[in-house]
Amino acid sequence: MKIRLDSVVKTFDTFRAVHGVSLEIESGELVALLGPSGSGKTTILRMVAGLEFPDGGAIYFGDENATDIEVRHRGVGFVFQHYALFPHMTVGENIAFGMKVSKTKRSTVAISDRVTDLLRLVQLEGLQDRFPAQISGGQRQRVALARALAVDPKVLLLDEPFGALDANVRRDLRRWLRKIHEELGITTLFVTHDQAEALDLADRVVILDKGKIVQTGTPEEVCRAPASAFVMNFLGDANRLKVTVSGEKAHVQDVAFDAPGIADGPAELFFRPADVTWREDGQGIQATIARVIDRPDSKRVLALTVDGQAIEFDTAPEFPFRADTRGFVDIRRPRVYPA
Ligand SMILES: Nc1ncnc2c1ncn2[C@@H]1O[C@H](COP(=O)(O)OP(=O)(O)OP(=O)(O)O)[C@@H](O)[C@H]1O
Repeated sequence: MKIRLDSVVKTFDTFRAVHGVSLEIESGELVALLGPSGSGKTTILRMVAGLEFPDGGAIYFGDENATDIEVRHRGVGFVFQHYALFPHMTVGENIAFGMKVSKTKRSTVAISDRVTDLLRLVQLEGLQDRFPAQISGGQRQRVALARALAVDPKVLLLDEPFGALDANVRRDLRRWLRKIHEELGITTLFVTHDQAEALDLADRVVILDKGKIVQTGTPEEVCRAPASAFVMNFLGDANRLKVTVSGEKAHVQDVAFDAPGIADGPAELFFRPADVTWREDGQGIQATIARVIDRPDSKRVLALTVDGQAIEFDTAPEFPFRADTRGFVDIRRPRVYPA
């Protein structure tokens, strides 16, 4: 099922949480809505679900204008971070619940077969008679997904489903969710504020800031070509140096970087800590090492340019230099944005 948002606006009292968002999610696509807290991700998801209604614009499911259709008639499945399972029902009963109350009548045998299939799909065979309190948080979210899938939703909506789980479990679950998505191909909208989660999982990432889309693209597109300083910063660690642009070149000391399309005047040069090579001589920005921090698989080096701007970069654990060493910072893949 293809979903289309056309200039959707949502205002709470006088506060505009969503400012004219337009977005197409192709049938079978997994799209992540990514943005900082308060950027409007959950509000957009709730409007697609029919739990909240826009005060401007429209939402289409396929060719049908679904803007005012109620939640129970939209054919959507949800998993929320805190959408608790029914504690007094077993895992199997939780998964069966939607099928039992659905308009589509199913026989007891059909429901039981479907529960068995779904337990296999979410890799929880054998746990069907446990109660939610008797399984782990990660297992509970897998049951929640099975419950959402039980009624064959046309669209799956996931709001930080792994948000409450620890980092290793989250990583395993998102890889697992991606596999399930590939198997079932249900159009899926996934809300997260975790960049790694969005980049790992999604076919396309939609980045939001203050209720507006600031960039949409594949993980590769948003990583390799962030559209603004905000996206560059939000997607990961970034160094930021003040520069002056003239004739589409950004100048730092006597080093010039390409700055296509950037007007003359003050600007900012961004680059990732992984995109730096330290040189003892030769090309690069002159700097002095201020501190070296050990990490399990690398060293993080803090350096200062001659005009006192801070640069951080990552090196191999064998990096031999210490504080007060002078040298040159050679930068790959720099990006220049207006100041
Ligand atoms: N029912 C409501 N009444 C008033 N303001 C609301 C309501 N729901 C959301 N907001 C406001 O709208 C803005 C967007 O909220 P939303 O929950 O969509 O953001 P989010 O990007 O999902 O954030 P988070 O990652 O923290 O969940 C926030 O400033 C929030 O305070």
